[in-house]
Amino acid sequence: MKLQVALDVAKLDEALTLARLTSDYVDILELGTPLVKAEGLDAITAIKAAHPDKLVFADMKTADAGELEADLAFSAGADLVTVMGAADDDTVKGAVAAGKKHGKDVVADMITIVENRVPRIREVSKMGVSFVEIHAGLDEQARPGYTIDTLLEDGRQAGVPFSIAGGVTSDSIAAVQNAGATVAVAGGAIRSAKDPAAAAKALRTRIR
Ligand SMILES: O=C(CO)[C@H](O)[C@H](O)COP(=O)(O)O
Repeated sequence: MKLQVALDVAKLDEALTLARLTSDYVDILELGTPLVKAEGLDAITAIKAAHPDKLVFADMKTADAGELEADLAFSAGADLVTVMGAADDDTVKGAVAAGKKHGKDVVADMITIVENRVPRIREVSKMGVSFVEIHAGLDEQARPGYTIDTLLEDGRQAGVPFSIAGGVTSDSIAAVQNAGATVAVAGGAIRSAKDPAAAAKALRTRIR
């Protein structure tokens, strides 16, 4: 299982610092959606230039104009981009077409689809995305009673390659791997730690 750090900060210099501190322990550097919105596509180019050996994931969360938005992110240097799994089928297929053109990967973000997620996961997988991100967003995580277990159960049932994002911690990462995830995404567990490098290392050491 790969480890992805979500650089969920709004300033490029903070993202570059977090990437520098954690890159030894992670496989994928994710530009969080707020970072792309705040700093633009040039931030993708800057992160890739600083870490050419890492996969760079642009969390575009594209909801429309799939081919155009994915093409922009890939042209800026992204290796993976997200499209909303809840978007129109043609939006997902457009992003996949851009991925094929660039020889890069599109990930369907299943955030916001909470009920009956598994049938939609299977549908978008047939449209050619490389994997789905089974995801509880920051707002959903903030609600009382949130647990990552529902995400893991959907992953077990889906029968397609998936990542998990939604408050992955050093306590839950083993369960994420046991559920069969190909990627574990960690944002807050690293970003909010006193020592982000140590937090990333702790997550890495729990991956078998
Ligand atoms: O895409 C995101 C929010 O929409 C986050 O990057 C993702 O949820 C990972 O962060 P955390 O581990 O804090 O949940």
